[in-house]
Amino acid sequence: MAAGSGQRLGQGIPKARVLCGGRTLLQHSLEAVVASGVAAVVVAVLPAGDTVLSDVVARAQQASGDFGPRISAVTGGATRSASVRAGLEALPPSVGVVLVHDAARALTPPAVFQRVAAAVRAGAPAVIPVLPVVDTVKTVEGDVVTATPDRATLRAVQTPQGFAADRLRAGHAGPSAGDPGVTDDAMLMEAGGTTVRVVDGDALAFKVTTPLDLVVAEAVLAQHTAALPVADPGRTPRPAPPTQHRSAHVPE
Ligand SMILES: Nc1ccn([C@@H]2O[C@H](COP(=O)(O)OP(=O)(O)OP(=O)(O)O)[C@@H](O)[C@H]2O)c(=O)n1
Ligand SMILES: C[C@](O)(CO)[C@H](O)COP(=O)(O)O
Repeated sequence: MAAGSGQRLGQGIPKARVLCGGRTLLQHSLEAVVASGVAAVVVAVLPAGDTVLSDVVARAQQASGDFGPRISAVTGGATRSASVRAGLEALPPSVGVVLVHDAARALTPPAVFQRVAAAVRAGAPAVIPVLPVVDTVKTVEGDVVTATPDRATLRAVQTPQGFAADRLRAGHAGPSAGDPGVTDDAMLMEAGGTTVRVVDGDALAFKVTTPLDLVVAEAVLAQHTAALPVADPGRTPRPAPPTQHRSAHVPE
């Protein structure tokens, strides 16, 4: 999902086009999904008429070649949910497992895709990656606290979220699909009575939402780059990098 406008990031361009470590957030996300090896088909859902991002997708498809996943682009909608539906419509009917991922979670490690895909392939109809909540969370009305939910029962939810394709299609055709209170695809499953299972998320799968998140993402990438050994031109090939960010290179 890369069709958002990135209002909270406030850069004046669609968020997926924002550079981090010199590459667009969309490039980072495509690299991660390709590196994970779980996808046969990747549909990037883009803002209408965004030629910069459609070029990114075209180059990713070129780099993927005959042996990698088939990567294409479609235009998204006004809401994330509408964008997911546009992506679903672009998938071949034969696809049995669908992972829905935010391009904004640009540094998601490939292992998270693998955990989610493995759990769905093992039979769970809906799987989401989660992290424990580290803050105490309150419910409030106005400026008054009304309750403190037991933190042990709370999880922060990430993407990719994985689904049996028929369940996801049914959820998006159902009555809750257009509800603005539905902020992720798993909620559609919950509304329809489908059991949603959790697997471990990863701190690196944080969503780049605010300017501070972008600072953090830049710092993470800079640290990984600094950790790479200095190349010995012409003699020693550079060893494999420690993360996915350089392992499935989408050419500029
Ligand atoms: N109409 C939309 C809205 C969001 N998204 C995607 O859904 C993911 C999560 O959304 P969010 O982080 O909220 O992105 P934006 O909607 O771009 O952010 P903002 O709400 O700050 O404008 C992002 O990868 C975003 O591109 C999308 O494909 N289509
Ligand atoms: C899908 C999601 O990333 C799970 O945490 C999140 O709900 C998206 O919310 P946003 O309001 O579109 O950022």
